[in-house]
Amino acid sequence: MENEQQVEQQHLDKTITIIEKQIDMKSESCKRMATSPSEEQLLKQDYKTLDSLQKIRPNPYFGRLDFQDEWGQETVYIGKCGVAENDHLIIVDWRTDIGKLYNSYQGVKKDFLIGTDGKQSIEITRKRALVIQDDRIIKYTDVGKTEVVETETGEKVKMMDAYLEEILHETENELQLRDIISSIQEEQDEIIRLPLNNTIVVQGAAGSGKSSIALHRISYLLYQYQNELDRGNVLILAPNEMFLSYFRNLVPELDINGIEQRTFYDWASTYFTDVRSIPDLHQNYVEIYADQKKEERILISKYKGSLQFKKLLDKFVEEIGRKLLPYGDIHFSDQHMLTKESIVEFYESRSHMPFNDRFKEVKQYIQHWSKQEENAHERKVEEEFEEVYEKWIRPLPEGEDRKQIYTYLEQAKKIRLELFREQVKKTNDEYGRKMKSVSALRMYKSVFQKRIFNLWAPDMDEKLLGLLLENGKKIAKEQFSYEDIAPLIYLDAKINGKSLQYDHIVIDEAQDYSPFQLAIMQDYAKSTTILGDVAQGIFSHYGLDNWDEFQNYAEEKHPVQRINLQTSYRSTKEIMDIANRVLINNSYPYPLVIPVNRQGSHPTFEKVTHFGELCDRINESLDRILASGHQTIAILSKDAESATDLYHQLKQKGRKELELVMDPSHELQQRVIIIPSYLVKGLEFDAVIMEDVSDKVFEDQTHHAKMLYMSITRAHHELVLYYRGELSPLLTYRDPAEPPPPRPTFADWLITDYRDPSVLPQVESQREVKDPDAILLFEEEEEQLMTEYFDGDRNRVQDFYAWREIWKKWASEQGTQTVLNTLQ
Ligand SMILES: Nc1ncnc2c1ncn2[C@@H]1O[C@H](COP(=O)(O)OP(=O)(O)OP(=O)(O)O)[C@@H](O)[C@H]1O
Repeated sequence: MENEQQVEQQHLDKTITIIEKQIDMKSESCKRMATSPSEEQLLKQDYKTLDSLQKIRPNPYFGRLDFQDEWGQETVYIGKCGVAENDHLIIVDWRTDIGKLYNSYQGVKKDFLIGTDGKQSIEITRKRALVIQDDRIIKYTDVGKTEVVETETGEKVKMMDAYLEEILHETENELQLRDIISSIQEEQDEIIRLPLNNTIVVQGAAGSGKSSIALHRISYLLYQYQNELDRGNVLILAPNEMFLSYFRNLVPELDINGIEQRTFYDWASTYFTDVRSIPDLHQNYVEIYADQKKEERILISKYKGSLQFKKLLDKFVEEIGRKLLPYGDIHFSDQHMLTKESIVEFYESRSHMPFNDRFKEVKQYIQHWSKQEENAHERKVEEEFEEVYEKWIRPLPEGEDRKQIYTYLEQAKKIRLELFREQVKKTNDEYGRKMKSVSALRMYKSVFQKRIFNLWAPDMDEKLLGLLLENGKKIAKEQFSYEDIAPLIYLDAKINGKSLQYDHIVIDEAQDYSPFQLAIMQDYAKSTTILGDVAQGIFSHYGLDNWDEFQNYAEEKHPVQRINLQTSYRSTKEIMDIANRVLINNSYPYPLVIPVNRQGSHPTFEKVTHFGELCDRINESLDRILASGHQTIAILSKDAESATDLYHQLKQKGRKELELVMDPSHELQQRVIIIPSYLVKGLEFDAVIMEDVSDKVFEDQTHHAKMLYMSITRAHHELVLYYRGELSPLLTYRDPAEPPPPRPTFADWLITDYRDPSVLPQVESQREVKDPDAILLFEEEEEQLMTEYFDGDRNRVQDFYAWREIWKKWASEQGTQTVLNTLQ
C-alpha cells in the first residue's frame, strides 16, 4: 500500500514539476507585446493556457485509469484540463473520450468499445480516485462497484463504492453547489455528453444531479463544439437569484465563465422594461394561494400557459394580418389593377417574417407596383398626347387658335397625370395608414374578446371563457400577471422579430415553466437542454404536470430525447424513504426514487402542542444538529408569516447565526436560515427542520405532496419534522404494494373528486358494473372517456391515471373477484 502511495506521489511530483515549468515559460511568453492582430490572437491563447495551468496546479488531476488495449497496458491521469508535454498527454481532460471511459466504468462492466468507429476494444483494469492536498497524495481509492440492486423486499437501492460514499457524506459547509467531475455517474455522464443538436428533456428525481449535470454539460459542450458554440451565445436559466448565486463558485471551476446566467423573469425584462412591475413567479404563487378565487386564477393561469393559447394567438395574429390587407383589388383603371389574390399571395409568401416586417414588405410591394403603374400611365398619356398633337394640332395653321388648342391639350394631359398621381397617392396613404406597425401590447389587449374565443376555441368551457373575458378587462388596463409574460414575449417576437438568438439554452427547474413558456424558449435557441422534476412542480398552478404536451410540440421541430434519472444522490436512504412515502401516498405516476445506500439517522417526527413549545424544540434541535458537526441548516416554514414569527422567537432566545429569507433574490449569508418552503427549491442543506407537517398544512393533495416531497429532499443528512394536531396523511406509512388509502368505491371515485367529496359529480350517470368484463374500465375506450370527462383539467386526468396505475397493480395481485367486490 505504502509503495503504491509512493508511486503515486512520485508521479504527482513529476507532473507538478512539468506544470510549473510550463507556467514559467508561459508567464515569460505572456510578457511580450502583440504587434499584429494574429500575434494578439496567439497572445490571448497563451494567456488562456497560462490561466488553465495555474488553475490546475494545486490539483492537477483527480483520477487514474489503467486499461489494456491493442497496444498493451496503458495508464492515464484525468483532470479538469488536459496538459501535454512534448506531444504526450500527461493529463487527459475529463471531457475527452478517455474521460468518458473513466466515468462509464462503475466497477461492473469492464470491456468497452471506443474509437471513431466504436470498434476498438479496451479492457479497464483499474480506476483510481486520488485526493491531492498541498502537493501531497493524501488518499487514493481504487473505485469499486456502484450499481443499482433490488433488495429482498423489492426495493431498489444504488450500492456505492467507498469513494462515492465518502464524497456524498462530506458535504461542504458552504452554501454552494460543488463540482462532481471526479465522481460523475454513468447515467449523468451520458446526458452531459449528448450531442449538441437535439432537444434534451431530463425528468430527474430530486437530488439526481440535474443542476450539476446542467453546468457540466455546458462545460462539455463548450469544449467539444468549440467552432459551433460561442460562450456568449449560451444562456442558462435558473429559478431565482438565490439559486444563481448558489452555483456561482462552480462557474470558474468548470471553465464556463462568460455564460449568460439569468432567471426567466430577468431575461424577459430585456423585452419589456415593464416586466419588473409584474409579480414574479414566487409573488404570483403567494398571491394566488392567498386569493379566495384561487381556483379561478389557476384556471386562467393554466390556460394562458398552455399550447392551446399559443395556437389561438397564432390564429389571431394571422387573422389580424388578413384584416389589414386591402379588402379587394386595387383598381386605378381597368388597365391598372392589382388583384386581391396577388396581394394575398405575396403576403403568404412572407409568412416566415415577423408581422410588422411582413407588412412593411406588402406596403412596399403595393408602392412599387403603383409607381410602376404611374410610370406606365405617364408614358401612355405622353404617347397619346404626342399622337393627338401630330394628328390634330401640327396640321393647323400657325396662329392664336393653334396656340390655344395646344394649351388646352396640355392642360388636359396635366390633369390626367395629376388625377392618376392623386389616386396612387391616396391608395398608398390609405394602406400606409392601415398597415401601420402594430405593438404586441395592443395585439394582446385585443385578444380577450368573446368572438375570438368562440371562433378559435369553440369547445372552451363556459366558465373558463367567462373568466378570461373578465381577465381581459385587467389586461386592457395593463394589469398583467406572471402568466402574461410569455404570451407577450411571444407576440412581440412574432410581430417585431426576435432580438436574441442563442446557440444553446439550458433550463433548470423546468417543471416551473408552462408548456407555452418552454415552447418559446425553444424557439430562441438552436438547441436546448431542459431539466426538471414534475414531482417538485410546486408552481403547478402554472408549470408542467407532465412533459408530453411540450415534447409533442418540440418534436415537430427537432428530435427530442427524453431521459429519466431515478437515482438520488443528495440525501441519506432514511430521508429518501420518507420522500418516497410521500410519493406513494400521493399515487406518483412515475417509478419511485432510487436512493443511494448511504445510511444516516432516522428522520424524527415530533409532535408539539403550541407555538412556544415548537420554538423551544426547534432551538434544541439546532443545538443538537450543530453539535453533531453539521453546518448548514434550513428551517422550512409553511409561509412567510410563520417564518417571520419563528425568526423573531428564535432570535429572542439568543440565536445569533439565524438568517431570515423572504425573497428569491436574497443572497444567502448565514448557514442557518429560516425560509418559506416555496423559496427553497433547488437548494440543499446538511439538515432540514420543518416547522409543521400536520394534516392542516399538508393535505392529501397533489400540490401539497409536491411541496412536501421537495422540502424533504433538501436535506443531506438530517430531517426533523414537527407537527401540531395530526400528522399529514402524506407521511403515514403505506406499503407500496398495498392499494391506495380507502376511497369511495372505484366507480364512486370516477364521479367525484376523491380529494374533495364536496365536488359535484363529473360524470352524469354512474356506469354499472355487470360482469367480470367490467374490468374493461381500463380499456382504451374508457380511457378516452376519462380524458373527455376531465378535459381542461390536466391535474384531474393525471391524478386519475396515477391512481389507476397503483390500483391496477393491486388489482392484478388480488384477483378479479376481490376487485369486483370493491367495485360494487
Ligand atoms: N455523481 C455525483 N457525485 C457526487 N455528488 C453528486 C453526484 N451527483 C449529484 N451529486 C450531489 O447531489 C446533490 C444534488 O445534486 P443537484 O442539486 O445537481 O441535483 P438536482 O437533481 O438538481 O436536485 P433538485 O431537483 O432536488 O434540486 C448535490 O449535492 C450534488 O453535488
